[in-house]
Amino acid sequence: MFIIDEAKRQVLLIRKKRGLGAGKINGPGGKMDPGETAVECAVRETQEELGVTALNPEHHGELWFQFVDGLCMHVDVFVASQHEGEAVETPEAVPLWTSLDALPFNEMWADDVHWLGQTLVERRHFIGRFTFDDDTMLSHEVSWL
Ligand SMILES: Nc1nc2c([nH]c(=O)n2[C@H]2C[C@H](O)[C@@H](COP(=O)(O)OP(=O)(O)OP(=O)(O)O)O2)c(=O)[nH]1
Repeated sequence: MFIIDEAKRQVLLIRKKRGLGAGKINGPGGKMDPGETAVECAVRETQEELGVTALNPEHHGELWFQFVDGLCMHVDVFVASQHEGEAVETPEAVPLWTSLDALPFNEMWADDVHWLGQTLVERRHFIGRFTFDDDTMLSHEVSWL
């Protein structure tokens, strides 16, 4: 989930403290609970990780990851221009309000540079397919819709 403050031209990112991608900067998110939709999951994970409620999230993309060890992952990307609450640090994440003009790609997953800027600034929709060997991206392919 990427929450944007349009007036300040900032996006609410996290420094993830534990789990897959610990230490990296990312949007808040996580795995779906049984019976939950993708958007319900993204809103819940954002509440759990930052204490903030995203309002009117819009689906902007799909990420498909294939890892060489066999792990396969599908991630839905949402963008919300409104929210309720102030972001706070939790056991899972440190909040980082970040300028849209200075996204910290060198501290993010390697694929993010291929879709995040266009998604947040130009509000484009996409499907991305990536292969990874652990942290190393082996291939990338993004279709803009
Ligand atoms: N931006 C971006 N996010 C990614 C990439 N790969 C990747 O797993 N993610 C996201 C999807 C998830 O939100 C998170 C991975 O965490 P996860 O689903 O294993 O679970 P978690 O530890 O955060 O969560 P949970 O136990 O709270 O459900 O990172 C990537 O390449 N780019």
